[in-house]
Amino acid sequence: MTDPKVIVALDYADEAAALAFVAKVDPSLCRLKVGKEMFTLFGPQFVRQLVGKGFDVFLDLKFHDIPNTVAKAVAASAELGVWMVNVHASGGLRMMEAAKAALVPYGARAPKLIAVTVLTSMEQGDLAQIGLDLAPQEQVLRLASLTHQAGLDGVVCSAQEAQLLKARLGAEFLLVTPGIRPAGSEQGDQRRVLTPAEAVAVGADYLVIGRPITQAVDPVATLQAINASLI
Ligand SMILES: O=C(O)c1cc(=O)[nH]c(=O)n1[C@@H]1O[C@H](COP(=O)(O)O)[C@@H](O)[C@H]1O
Repeated sequence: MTDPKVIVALDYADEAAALAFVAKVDPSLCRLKVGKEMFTLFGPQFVRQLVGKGFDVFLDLKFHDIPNTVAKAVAASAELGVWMVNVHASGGLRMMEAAKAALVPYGARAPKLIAVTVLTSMEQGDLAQIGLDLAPQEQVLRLASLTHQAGLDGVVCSAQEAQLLKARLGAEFLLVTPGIRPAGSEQGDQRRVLTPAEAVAVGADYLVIGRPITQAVDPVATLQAINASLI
């Protein structure tokens, strides 16, 4: 597999445990995601270490701030040599345009820039609580369309919205989908879920998978089984 679809979410509280997993896989098997937990604990040096091992790293810090601040944070991410970085689409069009402009100086070395639409842990009732009286997929389409307008590379969404977004925004617009649960695995806090094979079948470009792999008895065998289910 030269272009792995699975991005393993390295959500470990223990750096040694994360590196023990990383030592058993290689960049042809999966990409790696560093999120808020590990970045807060272990910082940019941890990210540089994974990049140095040859992995495509998705730095998932979901920036959401005023345009100037987000632009600077996205440029700082590019300095780390990551493959992908994200912002919250709800930060708005000007914020996303500023983030994109900040990557222009990096040319071909620039990370892919994507925007989070509606978190996969949210369902209609959660949206109602924050004043959004619509179905998750309507809000996802609205934010994904804004992201497309801003010229970003794609969005984070649930695989449940993949078919709709590919039809409306085109095949090239990347869909990165967390909320992936192999049959029989625990849903936990996720709400809008699909299995790995279902997600790919409906058009997801990359699957973000954390606990089903990292908390498995044999994480590497679980990753390999998921990869095999995608062929
Ligand atoms: O941006 C993300 O990666 C993300 C967006 C989203 O809507 N939902 C979501 O679960 N994520 C991340 O994807 C990972 C999912 O992990 P698991 O639920 O353990 O598979 C976590 O690291 C989340 O922070």
